[in-house]
Amino acid sequence: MSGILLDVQGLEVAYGDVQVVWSADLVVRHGTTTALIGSNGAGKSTLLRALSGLLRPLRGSIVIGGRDLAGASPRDFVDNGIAHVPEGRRLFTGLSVHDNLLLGAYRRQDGKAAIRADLERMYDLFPRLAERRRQDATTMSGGEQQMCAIARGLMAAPRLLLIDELSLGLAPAVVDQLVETLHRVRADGASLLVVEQDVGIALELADHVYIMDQGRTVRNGPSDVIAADSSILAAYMGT
Ligand SMILES: Nc1ncnc2c1ncn2[C@@H]1O[C@H](COP(=O)(O)OP(=O)(O)OP(=O)(O)O)[C@@H](O)[C@H]1O
Repeated sequence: MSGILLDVQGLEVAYGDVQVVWSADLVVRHGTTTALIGSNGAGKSTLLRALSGLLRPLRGSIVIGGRDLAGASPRDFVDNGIAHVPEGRRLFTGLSVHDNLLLGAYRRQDGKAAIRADLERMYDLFPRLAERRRQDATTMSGGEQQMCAIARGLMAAPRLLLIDELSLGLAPAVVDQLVETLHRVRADGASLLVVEQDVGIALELADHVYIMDQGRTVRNGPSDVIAADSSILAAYMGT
């Protein structure tokens, strides 16, 4: 089994006085896709925000590549290889697809040639973005914007890409395409942690699945094991 890339233990996260994540324990292995599922309000997006430094945890550890980043700044998370594709895509208005992708690479130190090569790789992974590279990114369809947001995240050359609500609001055919592309991204060596509302999509996408319930990571297992145990999904997902 591949080594551990991200190791989260005993994480607790709050918005001011309101605690939302009470106990999150989670591991992501190199070169794998991990999905985080759970009912509305379970705390999945909040956990993801803590894993990219946007929220400072109350307690617990976030170890990536051997360093505990709990309490570090978002910039430290980027510099340690974490990129976050936020819910709602958050592309830069008034900027072309191309410029959005370039901004994803803003902290990289490995030179223009490497960045140019990765841009071409993104256009190869997402041909729709290549066709629209000069278009204002926020004028594209929801699916194209999600492609752009994922490609922008990958332009940071992250060790781990976090994706929040991959399929939200997207047509099934677009989601199928995204899932296929993310399988390619993983095959190229990336590691992914994806928050996904749709259990079927999560199971199709991921090697390993965590279930979150009321601020706690309550169950986890390989996707095929979780898929085969209808009692788990019935208990936590109502499916
Ligand atoms: N900025 C915020 N300030 C205060 N409370 C928040 C904020 N964002 C989320 N919450 C609360 O935190 C709880 C968990 O929300 P979160 O978005 O993390 O859940 P989730 O599992 O991602 O669910 P969903 O799929 O519905 O987004 C909810 O009760 C929500 O109201």
